Amino acid sequence: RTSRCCSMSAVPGLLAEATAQLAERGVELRLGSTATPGSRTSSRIAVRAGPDGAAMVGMFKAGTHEVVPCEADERCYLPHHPLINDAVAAVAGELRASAELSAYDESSLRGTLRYLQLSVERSSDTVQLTLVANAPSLAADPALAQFALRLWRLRAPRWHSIWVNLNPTSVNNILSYEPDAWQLLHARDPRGLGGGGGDGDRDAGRDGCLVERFPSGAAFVLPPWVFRQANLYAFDAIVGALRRAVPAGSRVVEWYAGVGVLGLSLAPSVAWVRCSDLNPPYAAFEASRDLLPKGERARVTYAVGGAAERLDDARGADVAVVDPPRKGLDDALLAALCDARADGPCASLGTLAYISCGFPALVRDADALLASGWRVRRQRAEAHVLFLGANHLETLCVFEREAPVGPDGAKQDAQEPPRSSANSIQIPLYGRRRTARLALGLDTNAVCVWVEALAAQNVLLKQQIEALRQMLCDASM
Ligand SMILES: C[S@@+](CC[C@H](N)C(=O)[O-])C[C@H]1O[C@@H](n2cnc3c(N)ncnc32)[C@H](O)[C@@H]1O
Repeated sequence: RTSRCCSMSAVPGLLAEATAQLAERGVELRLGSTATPGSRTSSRIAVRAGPDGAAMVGMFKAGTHEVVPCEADERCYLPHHPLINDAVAAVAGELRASAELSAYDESSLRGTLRYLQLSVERSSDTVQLTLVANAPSLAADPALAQFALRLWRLRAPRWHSIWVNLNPTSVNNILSYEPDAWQLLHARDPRGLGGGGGDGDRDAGRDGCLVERFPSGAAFVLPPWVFRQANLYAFDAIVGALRRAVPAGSRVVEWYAGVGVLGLSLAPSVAWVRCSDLNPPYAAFEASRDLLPKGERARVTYAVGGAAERLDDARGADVAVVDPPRKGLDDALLAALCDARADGPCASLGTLAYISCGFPALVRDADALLASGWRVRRQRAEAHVLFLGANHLETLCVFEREAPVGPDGAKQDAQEPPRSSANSIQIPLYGRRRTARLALGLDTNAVCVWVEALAAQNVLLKQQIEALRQMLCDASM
């Protein structure tokens, strides 16, 4: 396609601003990954009736509900995986070829097809399509099922499945989550989907669900109604960084877990993970957990509930993982994380891995955490650009502190930073469990914390300390 618009910047303007804001807090922001053309694996595209009633398939012009057809603006097609572009072109072509299925008209609230939701299953090179319809039932507009069948019979693109989401409301929500809103019309045989493997029983209920496999080896069953990361290639890099940041053998609590992508990715190396999320994609989580090797399944548990209600999940954990919505952490969770009293639910936490999709909220939460004694590991955070052309960053920031209570519940004595001279380093050890772990050559959070405290104080020791810290911290990743 030739561009009639503009070239899209791979680095959002927000990056410079974010770098400056973190630098003010002594934290260096490094660019971890950038979005490339074709890397967006999930998208929602509008369908609206044009002035002549013909369907327009594309993105809304900024600040309006006027649809710009995808082929006319590179901001629509350039970020998307080629399979999404093929699917959009196929739908637009079929709508033009037969005028049976009407497009939604916002002023009259008439017309059936209002949005497309498209997601790529990378392992099978297929597309899961949801036709969002202004209809209370399939029977209300028979043209919908006929249109879906015509699409399904096309040779290209290769469909994974075709769903309908019945959303007959006049509100702006793209999707309806009412019971029976989601109807599966067509799906490939689920067995062997996405290389997910599994026996007949395990495949039950997976019809029409994508199976995404991450480099961690964990696979995720994604029906069209669950949250999924829109750029799975970039998210792979974030999951990899998170896995390196969480020491082997950790006890992990994860709030805002969605379908459990992060917690399940940690399962191979940690002792346990307690996941929770306000919205209950519980069946998808269970199906995903079933794809883990047998010995790892029991390590990951899932509860439905808001972060503020699930604070006690942190008791006995040493690592917390959060990937909250743009508005950042719930007030009650932030307060609990900042509360260092030994009987607080978060008292045993020594590491907090914070994945943020809302930079202003991250800064607000970081200020509260830093003021309460948390520090940013290695004074570094990682920015990932998930959306080509959008002023958006995903940021991974790992906070550390000396937890007032060990994960075994034992209180830790208050410690002074270790004394050091130009050629020697003393590292305090806290309690028998940590001593034993260090003796085995594994990392402890406390060691990393104190080593960073030293590094900040004594420039001469910096190189030796850096080497020691790398050895101690990286040995456990
Ligand atoms: C950015 S998504 C992260 C999902 C997950 N990390 C993933 O990759 O699939 C944010 C999640 O927070 C959940 N959420 C929103 N508000 C919440 C709250 N107050 N308490 C707990 N979870 C919440 C949403 O349901 C959503 O799944």
